[in-house]
Amino acid sequence: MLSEREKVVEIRGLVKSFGENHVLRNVDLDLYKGENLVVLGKSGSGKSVLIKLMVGLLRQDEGSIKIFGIDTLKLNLKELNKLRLRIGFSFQASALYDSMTVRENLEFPLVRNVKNLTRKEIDFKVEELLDAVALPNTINQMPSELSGGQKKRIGIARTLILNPEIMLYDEPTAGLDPVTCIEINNLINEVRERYKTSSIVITHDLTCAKQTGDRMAVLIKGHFKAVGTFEEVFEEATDKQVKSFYDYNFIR
Ligand SMILES: Nc1ncnc2c1ncn2[C@@H]1O[C@H](COP(=O)(O)OP(=O)(O)OP(=O)(O)O)[C@@H](O)[C@H]1O
Repeated sequence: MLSEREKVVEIRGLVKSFGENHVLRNVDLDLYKGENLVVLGKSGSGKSVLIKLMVGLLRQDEGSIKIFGIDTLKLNLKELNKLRLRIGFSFQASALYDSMTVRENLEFPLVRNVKNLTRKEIDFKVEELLDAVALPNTINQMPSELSGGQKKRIGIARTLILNPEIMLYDEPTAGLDPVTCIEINNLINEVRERYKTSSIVITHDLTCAKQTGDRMAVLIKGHFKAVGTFEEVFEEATDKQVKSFYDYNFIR
């Protein structure tokens, strides 16, 4: 039962406004250890703001965010940076450095954050991660030589290189063709199995949601309107806004 499992994230009564723009009005959300939780919502609904609040890039007006039981508001910058290392953020645009090879892109966070690694240890880790994303032959390539789907995979590998316990995927399938989308969805599920991560997947893509999510949470007008399995939230939806989100977005 989910309710008996350990919570890695616990958000209560979260409120965030920018002037008169009341983005998050009263958000409660739990992420359980080992689950993939999908956060859905239309453009501008506050999904990125929620993630930025979680990693301390923005400060909430009210409410609390506990990550691994730690209240993020109580942390100083040094403690926050330490906590951030336990959270991997896979950006929408992959965010690879164009002037670096795949190897250098992967090494970068490792060398920056883990002291005294030997060349052999770095090589081992880079090769392990390229193997995990099924792209071992790209090691000496430049990002400009990779397809959109390959860039996403390398971006995910780079995020995983610091062994995060929580993965945040921001629109992992945006801009990809349907077959590549399915490959990325499979990779998200493989990452969970292999690295025992707990993940939040932010998406508009209902196919991605269905394939990767144990639970869905639909953000509408500053609240989570529905939280549950795909079937509970969408196929049995009674709420008008949730139903219309489903009707407009689902690719049949
Ligand atoms: N730093 C900021 N200052 C002012 N307003 C902001 C800031 N960050 C976000 N917003 C506003 O908060 C709202 C939610 O933005 P957010 O980026 O979270 O949407 P989103 O759900 O992630 O959208 P998308 O799916 O298009 O990425 C928007 O109205 C946006 O203009």
